[in-house]
Amino acid sequence: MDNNPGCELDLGWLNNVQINLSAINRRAANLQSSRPLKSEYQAAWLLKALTCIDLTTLGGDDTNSNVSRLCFKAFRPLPEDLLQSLGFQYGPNCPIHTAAICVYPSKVQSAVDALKKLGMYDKIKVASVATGFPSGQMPLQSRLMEIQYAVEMGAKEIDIVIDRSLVLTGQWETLYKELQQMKQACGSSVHMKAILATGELGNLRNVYKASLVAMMAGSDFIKTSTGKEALNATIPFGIVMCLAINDYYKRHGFKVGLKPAGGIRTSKDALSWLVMVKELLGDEWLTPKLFRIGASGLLTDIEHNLYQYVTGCINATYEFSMG
Ligand SMILES: O=C[C@H](O)COP(=O)(O)O
Repeated sequence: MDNNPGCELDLGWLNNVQINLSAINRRAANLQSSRPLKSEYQAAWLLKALTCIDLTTLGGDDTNSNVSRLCFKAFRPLPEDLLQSLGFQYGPNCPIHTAAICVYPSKVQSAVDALKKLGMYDKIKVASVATGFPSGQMPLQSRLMEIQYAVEMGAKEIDIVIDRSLVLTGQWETLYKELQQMKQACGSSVHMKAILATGELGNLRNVYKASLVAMMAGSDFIKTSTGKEALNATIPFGIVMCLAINDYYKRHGFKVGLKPAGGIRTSKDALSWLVMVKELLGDEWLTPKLFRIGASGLLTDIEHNLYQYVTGCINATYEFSMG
């Protein structure tokens, strides 16, 4: 994916934003109740979801060894026999692996080392959260230094968090300038994903505006949540962000990616997001270049569902390895 060059802050565009809450909620309800995926294609859709996962560990008890194990899980996400039953084989060009590993800055080095050992550093991206994750309430200089540190350690993607207080008090210009500096700290070969923490932005109008400002400042992806807010990734937030991505693309010709994250634990949740992106942004967005799911627990449920699809048997989740 190319880097989003961004554009000048367009306050006129922001000030004219209108969001029809009942239309968004109706659309969300329709998307969640419709069944557009035929059951014979479910396995293919679940594999697609798997390849879009940013496999995440963001715990206070993370260790270098559990990060290394997670990297192995990203590289070999399914048991070999299950994968073969689905028509794939592990090997140098096997496409079935997660898109990225997402960790704290202090664990980037472990993830880089583990993926290099597996020969996957170029294929599975190392993403690091940064900028005072999850609150974003640190002095700007220290937030920028965190980005520089993670990049120096070898991160290829930086998931920054925005300072929500700037949205809640309408300081769009400050938000834009901070994000521009963060993008600059990422450098030209690292992608920036902007976590909006949508559950803390007050209303959907602010979600749309924050999405626009993040894209104008050069974010390559916009991401719903940190996973630590009381309200995380929801379909109405996703719809508003897709509308903003579409509008930005129409005006500036650049495709920004979407990353829902936080509380996405089941295959059904993942499929709802895939359907939403397919319907609102189109098939072109359904690749890891433009769509990611940030999740710590989803992979286990996908594995469970694929096992059931292949064998017709329901198996206990505890029989599957860490995801
Ligand atoms: O960025 C990813 C999120 O922190 C993951 O949230 P989760 O643990 O609820 O899946």
